[in-house]
Amino acid sequence: MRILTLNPGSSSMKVSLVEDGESVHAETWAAAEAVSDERAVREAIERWGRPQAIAVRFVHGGSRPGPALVDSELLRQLERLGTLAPLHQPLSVDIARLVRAALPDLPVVACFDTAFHSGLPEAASRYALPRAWTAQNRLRRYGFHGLSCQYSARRCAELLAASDVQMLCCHLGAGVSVTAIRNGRSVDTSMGFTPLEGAVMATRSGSVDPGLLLHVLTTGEADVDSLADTLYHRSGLAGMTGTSGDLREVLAVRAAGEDSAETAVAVYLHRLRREIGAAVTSLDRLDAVVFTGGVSEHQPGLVGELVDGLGVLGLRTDPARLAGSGDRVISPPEAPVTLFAVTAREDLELAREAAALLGATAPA
Ligand SMILES: Nc1ncnc2c1ncn2[C@@H]1O[C@H](COP(=O)(O)OP(=O)(O)O)[C@@H](O)[C@H]1O
Ligand SMILES: CC(=O)OP(=O)(O)O
Ligand SMILES: [Mg+2]
Repeated sequence: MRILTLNPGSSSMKVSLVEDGESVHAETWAAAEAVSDERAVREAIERWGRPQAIAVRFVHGGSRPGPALVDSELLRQLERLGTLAPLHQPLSVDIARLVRAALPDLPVVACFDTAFHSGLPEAASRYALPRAWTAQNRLRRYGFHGLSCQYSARRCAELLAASDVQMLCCHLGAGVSVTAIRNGRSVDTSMGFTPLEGAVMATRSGSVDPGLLLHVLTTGEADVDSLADTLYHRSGLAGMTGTSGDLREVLAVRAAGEDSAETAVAVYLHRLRREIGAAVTSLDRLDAVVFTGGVSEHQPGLVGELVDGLGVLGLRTDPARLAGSGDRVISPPEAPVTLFAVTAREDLELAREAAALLGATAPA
């Protein structure tokens, strides 16, 4: 089946044409407006040929455990989740609407990051809030980067030639998350009710003491709207350095001797190590750690720095392997935990989910 996959991330739009499980054409565009993306999607279809279906990544699917065929009602429901993922969800809704209007005879499938985490154990998904707030099970940890984690878990089992793998998936892109996975199932993850929780990200703060947020609201330093804007767009690496938050830029500024970048990278790595340490406690043993996402792919030196501070967990990198390319082991042969660098292939998961759904729903 030929499936065009659309993956709006917070810093990029990734487009791939997947044919029978393999990507035959792929492009990454810098984050743009949905309208220009729609024009680019049309052009991609003209160049690459017509697909049989389109799969769109939505970071937030609420409680949905798997993909769904897009119709107007579903898009209305997903639009209502927009404030829970403002860097992603509105763009996914817009692009799905635009491609449906432009290509009305093609089925469009929505695939959700949250679905992979829909079976989280209650101890991991529940916030310690009053029962009246949590009784409907809506105000809880949903978790994100699920399509990436699902692919990493599959790839890791394949590379280890093992089933029942207990592993961590560290997705280091513009968004950053750490997920503990047992035999392909998510058992804890650092992102929560929204993709704002957890590690430091390109422009997002990650976790901040809720008391600090209450304080700035109480003193009037911020109101709700400006706080949301600050936490999503003007914090993280960008906020600490005054750069765009893209690690290429942050590391260049650090190399030039800028103190703010030195501190920002130290905070980024420290907080990421804390998330890794916390996630390990949801496993009985640690077989493997997968590093994936744009930063893992393009900044192996930074992955080396990260792992240098994780010796206490038995994690070590091998500099020669780290300097390699493609999906590979990056730990030395004698290390107790196998570390992998894996290219994020959300496109293959999007296509796989769409094909499974359409195969299952096609008329006999
Ligand atoms: N050479 C590179 N090309 C692309 N991204 C890079 C490169 N080096 C580092 N990066 C980092 O990867 C991040 C993008 O990761 P990616 O997973 O593609 O993002 P998104 O969150 O948009 O899906 C950038 O913000 C940047 O920090
Ligand atoms: C959930 C999330 O932050 O995704 P991305 O890293 O693609 O922006
Ligand atoms: Mg991404």
